[in-house]
Amino acid sequence: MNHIRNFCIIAHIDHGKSTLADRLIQACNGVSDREFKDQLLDSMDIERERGITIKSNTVSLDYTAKDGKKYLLNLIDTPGHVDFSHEVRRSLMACEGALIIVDASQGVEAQTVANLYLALEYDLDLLPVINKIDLPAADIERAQEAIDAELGLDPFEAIPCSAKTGLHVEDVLEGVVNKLPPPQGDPKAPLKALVFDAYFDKYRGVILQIRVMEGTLKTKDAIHFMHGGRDYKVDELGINQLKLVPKDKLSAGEVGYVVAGVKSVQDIEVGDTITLQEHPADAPIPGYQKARQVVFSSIYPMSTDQYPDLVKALDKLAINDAALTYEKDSSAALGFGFRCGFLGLLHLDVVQERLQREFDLGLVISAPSVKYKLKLRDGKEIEVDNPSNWPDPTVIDEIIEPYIRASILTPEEYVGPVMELCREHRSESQTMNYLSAGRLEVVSEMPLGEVLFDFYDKLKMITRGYGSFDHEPLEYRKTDIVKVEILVNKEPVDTLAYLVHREKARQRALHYCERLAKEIPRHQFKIPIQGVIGGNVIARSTINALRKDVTAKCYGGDISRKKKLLEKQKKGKAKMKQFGSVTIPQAAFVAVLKQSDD
Ligand SMILES: Nc1nc2c(ncn2[C@@H]2O[C@H](COP(=O)(O)OP(=O)(O)OP(=O)(O)O)[C@@H](O)[C@H]2O)c(=O)[nH]1
Repeated sequence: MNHIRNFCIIAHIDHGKSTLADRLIQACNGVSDREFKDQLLDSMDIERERGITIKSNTVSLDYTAKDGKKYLLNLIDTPGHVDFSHEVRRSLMACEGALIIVDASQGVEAQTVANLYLALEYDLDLLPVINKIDLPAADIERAQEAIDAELGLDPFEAIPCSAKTGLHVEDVLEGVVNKLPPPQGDPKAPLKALVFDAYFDKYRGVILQIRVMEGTLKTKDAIHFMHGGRDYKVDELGINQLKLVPKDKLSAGEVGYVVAGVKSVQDIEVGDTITLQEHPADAPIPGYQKARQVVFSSIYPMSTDQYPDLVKALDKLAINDAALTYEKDSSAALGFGFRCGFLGLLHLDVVQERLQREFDLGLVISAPSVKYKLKLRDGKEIEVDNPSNWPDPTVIDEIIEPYIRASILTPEEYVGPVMELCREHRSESQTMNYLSAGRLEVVSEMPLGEVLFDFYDKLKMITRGYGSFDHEPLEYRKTDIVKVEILVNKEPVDTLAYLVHREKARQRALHYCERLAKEIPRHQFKIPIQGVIGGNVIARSTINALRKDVTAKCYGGDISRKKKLLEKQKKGKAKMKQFGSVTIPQAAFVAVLKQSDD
């Protein structure tokens, strides 16, 4: 086992994790130039285009070190974004060590720190790497200072390199071999293998990525999932060297894949422990956590006849995305759709984009919401994430909502506006920590619901792109949430209803009313648009009645032009929704809902 190193790379987004992984793979000849695609580990198109890593992938590399010995390096890729922190945890549990990247021109950022804490939680040995030293703005000394002051790691151990040019990448591999520890474990003990990732393959079904902690797993073994309770038989196992290379067995300390007739990733749970049906382990590997959906939103097809396509698309996506939940939902305005649960806003974004791009679906997405917990006057407790399930305010005794601890790193000069931004988003407490080189960390406890809209965009704007943001969940706290309904010509439009803190209800209602007034065409009568809380109007706007026929402005002259105009009107109607006596264009929903809070 001394020749094995299981490690991952952790970094703030964009600091070069994927590029370094590619370079390590190339340096170990894991792949020929012809096979090599940029950012090989990011297998999905969206990841590649947006430059974010979502799904983990693992690769085993053969490396002959300067000491002449041969090593097997298992590089376990981890997603960088906070939405996927449960996946990061899984990956960290499979490793003994981690490379922690610091961008030589940007220094330490919020996610660098957050990931460092996670890695420390799992007792990983850490080796800092200063990347992008080829950039003119690179400042290795400053990066070393930050590694010392902000990460508490030895700056003299840090390896400067350029993942882009390949400079000193060899030193990084030597560091992995010499500074990170080999795995431990007893190959003869009862089997405990951690499932740290799973993906769906069209031809072979679900492929599990596992790390054997104790014992040995062989082909044909009958296995048991200790949390999920399901049983399977191992059809094939092996290691991932960019392609799957079958083996007879995987023993304690080793990382590899397993194919065992699992049909969908929803059937198993990443983080579960596999053991053998015969001579099972007494207890699963500790630290198991379920993926939690924290953001909820309804998805409707733009035109109702696309509903069957949406069903098919979601079923297909879910085969590969165990964190996505969806159940049937319906709206008077938009017909059938799904109420979906996501890990966070980025996850919602990715799912939405995949539905639109891979399945060519036009979608209307309702305003995202968190899950509120309500105590009712009759003593019952319920959870609500969908405005349509919100009870009458008179039966509610108490409401609590999820809070987060947000950590924002910013250059000193923007700290005033950053604190102001937090206060505007109902931050309850704010503390400041001085870091190195004129940078500060603002730690703020605030409702998760407050960062769902435009918090991140605003932060980037007020810090001119220098601010970075990360968060971890806290407990639920008492709150005062109301349901706001939007009435068009006195009829509630269900899709536009939303849950919001009482203080912010009016601001958003005004925004919706004004926006709708712009988007809904004039009718023969006057249309009031109102924002209402339990019968009380808190915002309003009005669409005045149409005075003349549209064709009137043709002065009765050109008949073909008149015809064309009427034709156009008819076509436009196809994309309209009849709502009471008012027709609302689909585009109005999209326009209103895609707008952020204010
Ligand atoms: N100049 C320079 N650019 C680099 C270097 N390493 C990475 N980059 C660039 O930095 C950008 C981000 O690199 P990625 O490897 O995608 O970053 P990442 O950390 O994997 O990002 P996520 O996957 O989103 O977490 C890309 O445009 C890279 O080309 C380097 O050593 N020098």
